[in-house]
Amino acid sequence: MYLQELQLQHFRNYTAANLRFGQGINVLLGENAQGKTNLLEAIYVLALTRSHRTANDHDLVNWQTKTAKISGRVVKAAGTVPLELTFSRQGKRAKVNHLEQARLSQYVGQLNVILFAPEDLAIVKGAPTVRRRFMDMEFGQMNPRYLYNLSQYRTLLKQRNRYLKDLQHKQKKDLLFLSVLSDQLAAYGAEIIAARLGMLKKLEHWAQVIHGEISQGREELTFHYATQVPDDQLTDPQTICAALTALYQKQQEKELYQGTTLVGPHRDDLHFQVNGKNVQTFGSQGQQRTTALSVKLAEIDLMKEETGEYPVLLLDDVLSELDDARQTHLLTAIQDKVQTFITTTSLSGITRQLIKDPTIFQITDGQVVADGDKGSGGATKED
Ligand SMILES: Nc1ncnc2c1ncn2[C@@H]1O[C@H](COP(=O)(O)OP(=O)(O)OP(=O)(O)O)[C@@H](O)[C@H]1O
Repeated sequence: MYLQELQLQHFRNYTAANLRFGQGINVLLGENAQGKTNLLEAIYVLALTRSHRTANDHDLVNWQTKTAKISGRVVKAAGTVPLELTFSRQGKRAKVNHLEQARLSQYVGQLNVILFAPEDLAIVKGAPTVRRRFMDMEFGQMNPRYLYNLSQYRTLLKQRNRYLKDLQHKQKKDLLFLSVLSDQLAAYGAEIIAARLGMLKKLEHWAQVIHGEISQGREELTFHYATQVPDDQLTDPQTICAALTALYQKQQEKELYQGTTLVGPHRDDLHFQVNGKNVQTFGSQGQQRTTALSVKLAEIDLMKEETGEYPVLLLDDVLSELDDARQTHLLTAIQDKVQTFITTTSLSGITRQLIKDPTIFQITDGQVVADGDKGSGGATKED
């Protein structure tokens, strides 16, 4: 799939923009703070309805106004799909084919994107939340059921945590209600864990192939899903659900004391191992970078396998963070098959001979000018 057109109205520092992109590599070129990442973010938001940079949708709306709109046309094997998102004080509205979608989980998945930013190099080294977020964002795009289970789980988790706090402060006494909440939470939690395990197995396969290529066969990458559910019970959702319920019972006193839920997918983690050793603890910087790159590139193959289409790749200032060999690997892997957007302040840091026929967009203060006549991109800025 590829994003053919993008229109922005009052999104971040863009007053109005109307852009047409190339199917291959699109370079978003500009000085600092001109709007390159904002443009990449707009594509990300168009795909996922939420930003990777802020949890507050209102940040996306231009400071001078109250409503922002992003719309675009996605070209897929089955045809062209118009998408539209509006952000206002009343919330967000999402349209597919000009029809409003009641649930955002019905909208997500129309445009699949993979974002690779310097922070993603921290997927190995960073906190567990980074890896959980990674799993949720990627698997949610490929699987609407996963997204639905996740939103139910989050709602129940909040409710259960609030109830645990009430019990802790003796404002409530009913332990039976706690067990009702535990059973419901365990059911959704088990679906999430089972789905993660299934997707991780496939992702691991692709990441192993890529990591093997980059390390020239010297290293073998493996994944380990870290959870309190015992290994021998990590099978089907029913077994995982029973294991979670048993863990809630076992840890009830501790949870009441701390006033929070201590078990479940919101506490799990993902460990990467190279030749059997945890890369986070024992890996060199180079191994950590190779692992992050392999995992990111593996997502492209996984999405193709799951959805039948290659996703759109968003590279936010990431090429300059990679050495020549890893840059070459990345650009060779995506060439001719994945529509890619690259933000950069200068073309000199990019191995240009590897980028065939790029479409270049010059970005200055929220205005975009396409290089030559290829992209026919253009933008206007209202006064
Ligand atoms: N809601 C908003 N309304 C108006 N302007 C905004 C809004 N949010 C952010 N900006 C402005 O957008 C500008 C560009 O930000 P962006 O992150 O896209 O820069 P960039 O071109 O990627 O720069 P860098 O190379 O430094 O990462 C910033 O100056 C910021 O103040």
